[in-house]
Amino acid sequence: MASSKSTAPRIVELAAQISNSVAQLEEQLSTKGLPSPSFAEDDPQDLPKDVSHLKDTLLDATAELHELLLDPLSLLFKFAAISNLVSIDAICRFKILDAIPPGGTTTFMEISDKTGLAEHAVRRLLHHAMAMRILRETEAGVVAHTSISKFLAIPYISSWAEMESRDTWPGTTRIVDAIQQWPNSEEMNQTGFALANNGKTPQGVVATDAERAMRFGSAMQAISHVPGYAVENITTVYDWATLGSAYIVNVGGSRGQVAIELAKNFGDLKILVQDSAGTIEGAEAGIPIELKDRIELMEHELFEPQTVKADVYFFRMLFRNFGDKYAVMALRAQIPMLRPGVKILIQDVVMPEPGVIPLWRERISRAVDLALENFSNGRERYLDEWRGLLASADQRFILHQVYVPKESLLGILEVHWHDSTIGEA
Ligand SMILES: C[S@@+](CC[C@H](N)C(=O)[O-])C[C@H]1O[C@@H](n2cnc3c(N)ncnc32)[C@H](O)[C@@H]1O
Repeated sequence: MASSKSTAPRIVELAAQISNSVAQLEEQLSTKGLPSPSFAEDDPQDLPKDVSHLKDTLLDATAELHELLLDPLSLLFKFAAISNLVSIDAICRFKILDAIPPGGTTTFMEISDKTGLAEHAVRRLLHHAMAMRILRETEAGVVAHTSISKFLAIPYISSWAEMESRDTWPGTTRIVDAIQQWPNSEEMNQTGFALANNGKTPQGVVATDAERAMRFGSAMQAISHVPGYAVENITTVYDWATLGSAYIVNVGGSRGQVAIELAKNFGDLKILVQDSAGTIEGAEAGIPIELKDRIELMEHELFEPQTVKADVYFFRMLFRNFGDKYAVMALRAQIPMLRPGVKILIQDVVMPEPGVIPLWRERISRAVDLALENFSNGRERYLDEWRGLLASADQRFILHQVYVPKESLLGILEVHWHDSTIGEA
């Protein structure tokens, strides 16, 4: 019997896949009355969720085709393009986007006047950015927005981009130095970031530098654009209703943003938000009046023994900031209050093996993983590493179930406390 396996060269196979998927995408967009993607200033930035399978196929196939056609040096240059942040940083730092009216244009000369940069310097920086689809030149020397520069102009997205250039990048260049200097360290002050910041951790920087603290704080809002990371998603990633009138301690719950979302949607839940003194200070004022009887805030140091008895201990995006040594300490700190039947819910990334999710998403996840290393020797964990972490904290932490949503890696690990020496409460 003849083999049905395709013998077409890979680039032909990819081209066919691209052509097919583009046709399907166009059909779906036109059925919904949506425009075809473009870089036009007012183009909607996100494709609808129900075409994400086509987007995944297209992004991976086009990237593979593109990278197959590059010679090795060009491919390495593409990934090692250390200059990309230069023009992004300059655009944000010199507030160049503010000089371009929405829907209008400005000129290199006007930007030069406003920023004090020579016109040739403006041209050089903006041409570099334009090659990344940030801004466009409508005619020689005349600049207008693209959808990407318009997005970058959102104040908290500019803050994020500036944080990437000025706070993240210097430490990133020192990650390997840190690995060499402190092999396998899990200490939060033995990182690339610390090497680039006179030994300070991000918390140390935030505590002593108001401008950088503002930038960090504002940049954090960008996280809601990452699929699955918006606070509103919390209601859909776990069957909270089954907890009934549970009392939840949200450990490291920041200023209660997630607790508010949960309490708004699940009328029987009562939630205590614990965080460090500096974070929790003044947060009471942000709790809506109608939720005040179900949300409390408490100053609590993560590594100190837990003092509050609850039905559920909920840790959201916390353990990824720590190496195992500190994650184990935080888990063990809960033990004094645990009893059979108690649940520990961990919402954090469950890292996929290579090739399991679309490569374009995998690349982002692996980059974020290295950013965690940069900032605090934190890490994303594979499922077997989560199991190992729980077991090394205490054999009585039993992983009961894991749920990872399709569009995001931010999963929920439901852990039960099993202590056979104590009867059920
Ligand atoms: C990445 S944030 C996650 C916040 C929140 N859980 C969420 O999902 O938005 C980590 C939180 O852990 C808190 N945290 C970190 N180290 C802590 C410590 N040693 N004691 C108390 N809280 C701590 C931080 O203040 C911060 O609010």
